[in-house]
Order: sequence, then structure tokens, then C-alpha cells
Amino acid sequence: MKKFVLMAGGTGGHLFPAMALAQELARRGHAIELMTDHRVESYGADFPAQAIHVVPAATPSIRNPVKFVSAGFKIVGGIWVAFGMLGKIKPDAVIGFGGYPTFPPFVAASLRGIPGILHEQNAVLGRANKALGRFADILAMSFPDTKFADALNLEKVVTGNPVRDRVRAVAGTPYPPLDGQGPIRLVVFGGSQGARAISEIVPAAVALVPEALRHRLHIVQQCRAEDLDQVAEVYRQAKVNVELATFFDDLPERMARCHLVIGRSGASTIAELCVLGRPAIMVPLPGSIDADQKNNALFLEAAGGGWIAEQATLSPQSLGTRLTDLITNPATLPKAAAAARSLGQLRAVEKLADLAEMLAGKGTTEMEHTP
Ligand SMILES: CC(=O)N[C@H]1[C@@H](OP(=O)(O)OP(=O)(O)OC[C@H]2O[C@@H](n3ccc(=O)[nH]c3=O)[C@H](O)[C@@H]2O)O[C@H](CO)[C@@H](O)[C@@H]1O
Repeated sequence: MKKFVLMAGGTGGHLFPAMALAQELARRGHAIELMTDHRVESYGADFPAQAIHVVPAATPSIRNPVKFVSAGFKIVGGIWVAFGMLGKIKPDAVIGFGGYPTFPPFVAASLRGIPGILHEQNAVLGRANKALGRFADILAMSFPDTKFADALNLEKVVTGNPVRDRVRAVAGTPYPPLDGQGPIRLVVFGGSQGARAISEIVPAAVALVPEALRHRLHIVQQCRAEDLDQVAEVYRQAKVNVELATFFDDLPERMARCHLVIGRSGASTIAELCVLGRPAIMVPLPGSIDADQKNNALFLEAAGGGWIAEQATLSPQSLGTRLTDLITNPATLPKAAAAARSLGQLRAVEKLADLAEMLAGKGTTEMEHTP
């Protein structure tokens, strides 16, 4: 039995791949602890860790000098706290999943000489992983051509982005029949936190779908608490069958039953679409550093598994027309579903767990390590 500390930023996009690895390592009989931030309360309920540690962390803003200095103190404090914790836990290896809360504990692990893997979920190397490159032994990547990865001088392995057991359990679900009469199931969500733009545009677009088709729609839509009433009202007026919630714990099962997903293109969203084989209209988060979501979405679109709809040019009219075209053209969606499935990396979690075991097995003395 080995002991691992996983480190992940607090949104679903970082925590869920860490959860997938924790589930696999636990199956293999290893002990796991997690270091993260306070948002673990929202997304970490099923995390199979023996202990969850909230470590001080901050993201420095260059625009505000006061905030920059206070973030610096917080990061140094986080390194100090994590250094103490790691001294007691004594893990054989650490695995970081990106997000600013991974920076202090990963640096602390390196200072203690503990070997470490960084996992990048996106098609573009994130800022925390970029900064942590010199403290790691291996970079595990989800995409073969991860942008900016070449700048890091360390061993690189393409593992794919691990998905949770809950997703793997329904991965074999066949694409549901799409005939001219039955229900058409849509799942709509804006990443782990919801997205206002999706809440504004999707219901208005659905309301423009011709009535005969609209009445066949069964929509499951996640939306932010502050958007719920407005979204419910638009669907009520359009007489659409809809289920709304701020977060669906059973989203993977619902995705497996659906014909089409509309949403953002965060890394786990893309990994799940591929493993489940479901097509998507993807609205990448605009304005994100290095356009990670756009690059994730391009990967699926290039394979024919989905369509990018840029938020800047998206309107209820354009989305309504696209939706109507897709559901009146019965061959298109199953074809895109098959293309998405061909990209699915069901074995990502085993590959990453093998890598973690390999690194833990080598022990700190055998590893060439840069503190
Ligand atoms: C705004 C932001 O910071 N976005 C980043 C964040 O995305 P974000 O945290 O939104 O994460 P992803 O899109 O990667 O994953 C969303 C996850 O939430 C789950 N889910 C969502 C809604 C719901 O009701 N139930 C549910 O279970 C999905 O199944 C999926 O597993 O991390 C990703 C991975 O680094 C990045 O690609 C994104 O750019």
C-alpha cells in the first residue's frame, strides 16, 4: 500500500478528475488524502479521501498591488502550512490537478523531496501547472498536443482526462433512438458552476423551435440559483417539458440518456461527452486565459463530434435554427455521437494510476528531483 496526496483546485473541472484517480487508487488498496480549497464543500461530497485538507491559497492579480502583496503572503503561508501537513502525512507521491490552490502544497511537496505528477485536463497548459513545471517529475496530459507543454522541461505522458466512476458506469449506454415522433432529450449545463449566458440564450432559442418539435423536447437544464425563476418562466410560456436545478448529482446518467448536450467546453465536459459518446453544441467560456475552452472544443469539433457556437455571435435565433436543423435531420446527431465516442479515453484513470504507482514505487531517493 502506498500513500498519495492529491491536490486540486476547487471547481468540478479540477476536482472531478482528482476524484476519478482517488477512486481508482482506493480500489488498488492505496491511502489517499486531498489538499484543496473551501469549494470542496460544493463538489467534493463523494471524494474517497481519508482526510481533506483546506490549504491557504490565492491567485495574484498584477493589476492591484495591495491584492498582489496579500496574495503573496497567503501563498507563502499556504506553502508553510502544507509543508507541516506533508511532514506528518509522509506521502509516497503527490499528484496535482491544476488550479491556483495546488500551487502552495505542490511546492511544499517538492521542498520535502516528494515526487510529483502534474495532470493537465485542458488542451492548453493552465497557469498553475505552468508555474509548477519545475517542481514536478512528470506532466500527464489529456490531449496529445497540449499547448505550451513543450516549454516545460520534464517527462510528458498522454494519459487522457480521467472521468469519475459515475461516468464510467454509464459509458456503454447506446445512443438513444431518434425517430420522427419520440422524445428528444437535451441536457444543458454551464460547467460545474453554471453560466448566465447559457441561461439567457438557450431557453429563448428553444422557444423559437417550431411547436411540433418543441413539444417533443425533454430538457434537463442546470442553471445558477439567481437565473432559475427567469429560465423556468421562459420554458413555461413556451410549454416545454423541463427539469431545472442548480446542480445535478446524476448528470452523467442524464447525459447518457440524452440526444444532445448544449453547454460550455470545460475539460471534464469534453472528456465525458467523448466517453459517453454524446454530441454537443459547445459555447466556450469567452475571455479565459489562453482560450482553454475554445481549444478543448476545437478538438471535438475537428473530429465531427460537436459544433462550436461562439458566445459573441450566438443569438436565440441562430441557436434556435441550429437546434431545429439538428433535430429534423435524423442522421446528423447519431453520426456526431459516434465521432465523439471514438475519442473517448476510458482507460485514462488506469494510465494515471499506473504512473502514480510507478512514481511512488521509485521512492524519493531514486528520483531526479528539482526542489
Ligand atoms: C470557469 C472555469 O473555471 N472553467 C474551467 C473549469 O471548468 P468547470 O469547473 O466548469 O469544469 P468542467 O467543464 O471541466 O467540468 C464540469 C463538471 O461538472 C459536472 N456537472 C456539471 C453540472 C451539473 O449539474 N452536474 C455535474 O455533475 C460535469 O459532469 C463535469 O464533470 O475547469 C476546467 C478544467 O480545468 C476548465 O476547462 C474550465 O475552463
